[in-house]
Amino acid sequence: MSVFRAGLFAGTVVVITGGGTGIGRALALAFGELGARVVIAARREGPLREVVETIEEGGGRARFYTLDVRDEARVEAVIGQIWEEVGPVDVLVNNAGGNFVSPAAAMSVGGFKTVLDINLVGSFLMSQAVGRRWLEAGRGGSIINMSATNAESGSPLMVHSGASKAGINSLTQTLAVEWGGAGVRVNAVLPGPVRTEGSDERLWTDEKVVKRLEDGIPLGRFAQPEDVVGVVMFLASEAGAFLTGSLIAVDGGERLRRLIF
Ligand SMILES: CCCCCCCCCCC/C=C/C(=O)SCCNC(=O)CCNC(=O)[C@H](O)C(C)(C)COP(=O)(O)OP(=O)(O)OC[C@H]1O[C@@H](n2cnc3c(N)ncnc32)[C@H](O)[C@@H]1OP(=O)(O)O
Ligand SMILES: NC(=O)C1=CN([C@@H]2O[C@H](COP(=O)(O)OP(=O)(O)OC[C@H]3O[C@@H](n4cnc5c(N)ncnc54)[C@H](OP(=O)(O)O)[C@@H]3O)[C@@H](O)[C@H]2O)C=CC1
Repeated sequence: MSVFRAGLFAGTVVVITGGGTGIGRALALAFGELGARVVIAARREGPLREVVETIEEGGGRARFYTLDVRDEARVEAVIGQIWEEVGPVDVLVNNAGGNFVSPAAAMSVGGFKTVLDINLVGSFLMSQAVGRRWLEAGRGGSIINMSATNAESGSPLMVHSGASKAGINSLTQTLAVEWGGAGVRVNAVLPGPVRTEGSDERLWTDEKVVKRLEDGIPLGRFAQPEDVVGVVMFLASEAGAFLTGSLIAVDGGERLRRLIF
């Protein structure tokens, strides 16, 4: 992240859900390195603690809260605690997400709703808890939602994920319009396939599928979590001051695969 100046986010409180692993972990480390007070939140304490310790060892400031983004009361309580214990939030990254591979015809309603609840309802609850405080205080802020390219191009074997990410795109654009006048910017980043702890365990388990997917990516490789960091930094910074309601794909061109013959 040496393209961003040192101390870029000094004095800024950045909340990242799902910050203990994968893309969220990479974001937490990068924001920490650039001076932000990083707050990460997810269900498991172990990965969160490791990230906080890593940031602190590097001279940064971070803390964690355990929460399930589906739990409305806990979300409200944790956001209230962050405001009191860390300070007013400046940037919220709704990164926590869930997914698994299943043919639509075989998926239980419980499985479908679980992914909708984590991805879409969770992003709504977090945005509402933070956004209400911004509106009440008359201060602006930036929300960055982690969507995915499967929101737009069909989502075979992941019908729940694609529907949730399409919902996140709509949430992003609606909140951008409703809250723009109050100085709140809301944008979404749409990664294509990324190698992470969570996705390697649940999605990219078959090396033949991985190879096929990789062959269809114009830039010739899967993304690593770090590939997603730069655009989030850009959106959170002053350089993104006039972007709101934007949906930005970060996929090495993978979403265009059907155009290649
Ligand atoms: C192949 C084409 C590729 C094209 C490329 C497109 C571009 C890429 C797009 C990728 C988009 C998004 C990717 C990601 O999100 S990767 C992130 C992965 N990380 C995680 O999922 C981490 C968190 N996940 C979890 O915690 C769990 O996996 C889960 C989401 C299931 C939630 O856990 P929870 O404990 O709350 O849920 P339960 O275990 O109680 O299960 C709830 C119901 O879901 C059913 N279920 C769970 N797993 C499966 C499975 N593997 N298969 C089928 N059904 C499953 C479970 O049975 C429960 O159902 P019921 O309520 O009916 O009992
Ligand atoms: N990997 C990929 O190919 C792609 C990923 N994405 C998106 O990027 C984001 C990050 O995914 P990725 O890093 O790959 O996956 P990971 O599984 O590594 O990270 C997901 C994180 O979300 C947290 N989380 C999951 N459910 C909940 C919940 N109910 N409440 C709070 N936290 C939760 C997990 O922590 P814990 O289990 O401790 O709660 C975990 O740290 C997700 O939104 C995903 O949909 C988008 C496109 C492609």
